[in-house]
Amino acid sequence: MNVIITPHTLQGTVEAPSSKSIGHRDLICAALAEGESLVDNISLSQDIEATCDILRALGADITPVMSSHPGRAAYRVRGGLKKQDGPIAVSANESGSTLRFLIPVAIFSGNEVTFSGQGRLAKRPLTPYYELFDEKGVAYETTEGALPLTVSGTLQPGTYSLAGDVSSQFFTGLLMTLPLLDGDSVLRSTTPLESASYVDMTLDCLRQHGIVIEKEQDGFYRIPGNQHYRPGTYVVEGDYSQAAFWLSAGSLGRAICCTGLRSQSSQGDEVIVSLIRDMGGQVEGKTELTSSPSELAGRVIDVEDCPDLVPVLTVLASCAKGITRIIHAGRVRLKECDRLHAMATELNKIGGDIEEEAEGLIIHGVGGFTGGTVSGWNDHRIAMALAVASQRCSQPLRIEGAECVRKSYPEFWQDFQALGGMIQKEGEE
Ligand SMILES: O=C(O)C1=C[C@@H](OP(=O)(O)O)[C@@H](O)[C@H](O)C1
Ligand SMILES: C=C(OP(=O)(O)O)C(=O)O
Repeated sequence: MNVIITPHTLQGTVEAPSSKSIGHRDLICAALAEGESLVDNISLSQDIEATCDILRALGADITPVMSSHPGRAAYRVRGGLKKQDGPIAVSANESGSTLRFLIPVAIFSGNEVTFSGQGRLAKRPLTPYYELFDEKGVAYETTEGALPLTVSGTLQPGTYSLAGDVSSQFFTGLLMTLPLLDGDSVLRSTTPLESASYVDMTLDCLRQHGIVIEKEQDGFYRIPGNQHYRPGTYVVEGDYSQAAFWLSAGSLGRAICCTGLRSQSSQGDEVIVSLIRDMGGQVEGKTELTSSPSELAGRVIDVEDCPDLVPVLTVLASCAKGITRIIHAGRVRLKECDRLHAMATELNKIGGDIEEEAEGLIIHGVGGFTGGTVSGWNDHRIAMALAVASQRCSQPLRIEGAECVRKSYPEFWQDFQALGGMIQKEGEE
């Protein structure tokens, strides 16, 4: 499906979907607990469904129940993974988190599990796991390091050392599984850990589910073994990575209030609030954040800890005065697409002035864009960032492959229209 957007400033109030990152974590922790949990206020998306499907295949009972939050999902989770009768085949679809979080969980379950994936996931790196499995003698099979991947064998307690500059998701997967082993473990990064805020989010979720891990410093964790996940009731908070699109839209057009967020969240992407303010934008409030139009100015932005903000920051920077440098963004090339290349290519097509560097972008402020046809690169965050850019286009903007928002935010186009966005759909599925 393509959307053709007639440029128009957005305005109004929108509720942020609930956090995809916390949703994955709460569901996995609940599935690892012996007993019944409730995970409420889930915003369904392809990624979250992939996590539920794999946890079910590993033996957890995950049943939809009535949510206390209208329009959202809630699941009753009866945890406890089971050894199934034969080998299991599962798909992580396009979700890097699902795949990397659940590979160690699958090994722990004692099953032989074959993971497949769609889109770019089949080629996104898994090398840190392969190196560990080679070192520890954990059996796995893959063709040229790509999916499908079959894992079997067992995990033993011990010292796990892996690179911290590929994805923090490997650390999260191991931190969720190692506490269940029958001895203590140490997990350490052999390089400075990037996306460290996501590992802190993991530690926070684990604590809420009864698991204790000692963090000596970013990238060094002591993990007591023989622990048990505690069942309970968990309500997922709003998603700052998604709110970032609306808060950015507010500073480029007319005031937008984004609700449902928790202030002082464990989500590193809460930093969008201070990043917009540092560029000269106005964002007021705590759990209901209102972003108002302002003149923005370019600056240096280090995204080591907030990689998912890059697409929308590129739009903000293009509309700001002066030059913005986005630095420490090398890993952003390893997401659903090469996001540095995609944003430079698409915005330059419509009048942007962006130079790519190996690990970042140099963005010259151009104030606005012409309009024309751009591609969403089958990447939800590229499509959503381009939709925000449409507000500053002088002609209609046609976004190809706009359905890719379903990976994390299936209601994105509805919310865009509810805020006054004017879209026409082509070739709706
Ligand atoms: O742990 C998580 O929930 C995530 C970690 C980040 O990945 P990297 O650690 O690969 O940067 C982020 O980009 C991804 O969208 C979600
Ligand atoms: C990169 C993302 O997710 P994942 O790594 O889980 O596919 C994302 O949501 O932007």
